[in-house]
Amino acid sequence: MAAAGNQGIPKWERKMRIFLCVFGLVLSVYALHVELSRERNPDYRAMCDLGESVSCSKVFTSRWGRGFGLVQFFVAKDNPLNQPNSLLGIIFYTLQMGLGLSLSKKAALLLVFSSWVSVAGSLYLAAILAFVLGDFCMVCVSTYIINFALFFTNLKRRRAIEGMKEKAG
Ligand SMILES: C/C(=C\C[C@@]12O[C@]1(C)C(=O)c1ccccc1C2=O)CCC[C@H](C)CCC[C@H](C)CCCC(C)C
Repeated sequence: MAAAGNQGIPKWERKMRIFLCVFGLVLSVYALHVELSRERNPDYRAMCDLGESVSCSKVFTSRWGRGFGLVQFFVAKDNPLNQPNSLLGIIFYTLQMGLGLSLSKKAALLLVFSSWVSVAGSLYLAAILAFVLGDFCMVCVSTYIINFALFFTNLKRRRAIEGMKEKAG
């Protein structure tokens, strides 16, 4: 295939995916770091705390910062199942990176599916951020943009793979 690079994955897609996943991982690790630091020390000021209503650590340590604020309806607040959202983010971007290396149809389907979940999660968190917390969190908004971009990358990948299989079959 002429346009295909290494392993048949178009070069732009490899680059785009690596860029988005690394960026998402850095933001998630940073969010986790801020959340844990703030929980340990209430006086901690993060780089992304620019003002009263532009404060990321306020958002991360809110009740919606763990298990999307939903897990605590089912288990105790300090249950090990109630993990920070940013930890889920780390798992998600690692998964997107890992599955992105595979060209199988199953992997493509899983990528699109998990991406759907992340877009839904982003819309939910964005609504909480805007309407409940009334805060502007740059780290959060950046992850929403990354999740949308990854979603379109995954949709395009699935179409490309289906096209390939049709020609081959
Ligand atoms: C840093 C990050 C999101 C930022 C943030 O979540 C933070 C930290 C938070 O505390 C918060 C509080 C209140 C309002 C908004 C927010 C957020 O904005 C990363 C998540 C990315 C994405 C939303 C995760 C989606 C993961 C999927 C649920 C996984 C599905 C995969 C499975 C099918 C395997």
